[in-house]
Amino acid sequence: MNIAVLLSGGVDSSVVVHLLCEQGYRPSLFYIRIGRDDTDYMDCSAEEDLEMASAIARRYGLSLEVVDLHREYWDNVAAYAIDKIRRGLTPNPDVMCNKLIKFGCFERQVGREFDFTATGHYATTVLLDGKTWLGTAVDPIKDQTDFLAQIDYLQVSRLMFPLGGLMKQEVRDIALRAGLPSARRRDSQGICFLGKINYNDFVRRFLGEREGDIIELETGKKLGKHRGYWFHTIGQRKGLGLGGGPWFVVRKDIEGNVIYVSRGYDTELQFGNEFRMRDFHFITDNPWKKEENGAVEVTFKIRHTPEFMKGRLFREPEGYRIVSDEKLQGIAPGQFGVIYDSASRLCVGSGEIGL
Ligand SMILES: Nc1ncnc2c1ncn2[C@@H]1O[C@H](COP(=O)(O)OP(=O)(O)OP(=O)(O)O)[C@@H](O)[C@H]1O
Repeated sequence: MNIAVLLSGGVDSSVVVHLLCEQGYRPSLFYIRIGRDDTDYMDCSAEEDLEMASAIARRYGLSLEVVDLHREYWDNVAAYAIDKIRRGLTPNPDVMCNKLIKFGCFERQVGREFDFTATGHYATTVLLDGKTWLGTAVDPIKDQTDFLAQIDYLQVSRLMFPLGGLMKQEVRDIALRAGLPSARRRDSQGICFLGKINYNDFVRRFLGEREGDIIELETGKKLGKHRGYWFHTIGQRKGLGLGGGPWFVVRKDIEGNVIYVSRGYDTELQFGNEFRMRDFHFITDNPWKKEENGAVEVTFKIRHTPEFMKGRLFREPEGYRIVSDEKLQGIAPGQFGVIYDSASRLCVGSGEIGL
């Protein structure tokens, strides 16, 4: 079996290489290069990553190729993120990076020549009724299925996630026991490249700054100034620079460049119990075709947290709607609503949360 491994130089994908070699495979290793768009050369952390990846390749006597997806990344993922932010939405570049870059461009340029592509994502694949489904990881803290919820069937059916059945600590222990050079490296900050650079700097470069008011929603009182609605997201608590909080961003007026905030942890205003999703995407198939007109009991996430929330999924003419008995904090349009089966075992798909 021909396997390509996406090797980042971090501990997770290094352990993937180790485990596959232990099972007798000789995978081909690929490092994806994405740099800052304002420099032609790589930044230091990327150089260190590549050195680490090379050390792993040498140690196992495997080939390592650098795949340059720099342009593709900036043309697709970064452009998507800026477009959403400009429209006052909260993008999820990690989701798009997986869909378009790691399993999109890479698959078309390289992955398709292999039987499988293996990564260090914490997720599983589950074979059910002859089809491959995306399954959740054993480690709930590390589960990354929410970041994978826009991939398609062709992608999921050719992916391998060798770490999905392990806890992060076990992965570190394997790396230490095997004496891997990356064993003690800290976890990367974000899944995709944008997570590794300063988000505000990135946004400022594209959209600049424009001062606007911060207003208390209940009273209409002006509390302070912000530097552009694009630096703020619904549900945000930190970085507002207001005393006497906690304050939460509960609404944005894009036209007027106004941020509305509300005080207190349990202000009703920052909670909702339903949301709509547009362009809902089923990864493998719609498992609920028979229940098309009724409600389906599901679990879901609207942000990257270990907990799954319970709710009912309704089909509507324009898409899907989730109604939950739980209080949902900071429902941010532009983010993905990620839907799982009621047992939180399968990640069924996702849709962009609408306004
Ligand atoms: N630059 C890259 N080149 C090749 N593969 C990558 C790269 N960045 C990430 N990956 C792949 O995507 C997986 C998930 O990436 P993520 O950024 O979440 O890293 P992680 O969970 O810290 O994993 P790792 O410890 O392997 O970096 C990695 O395990 C690896 O397989």
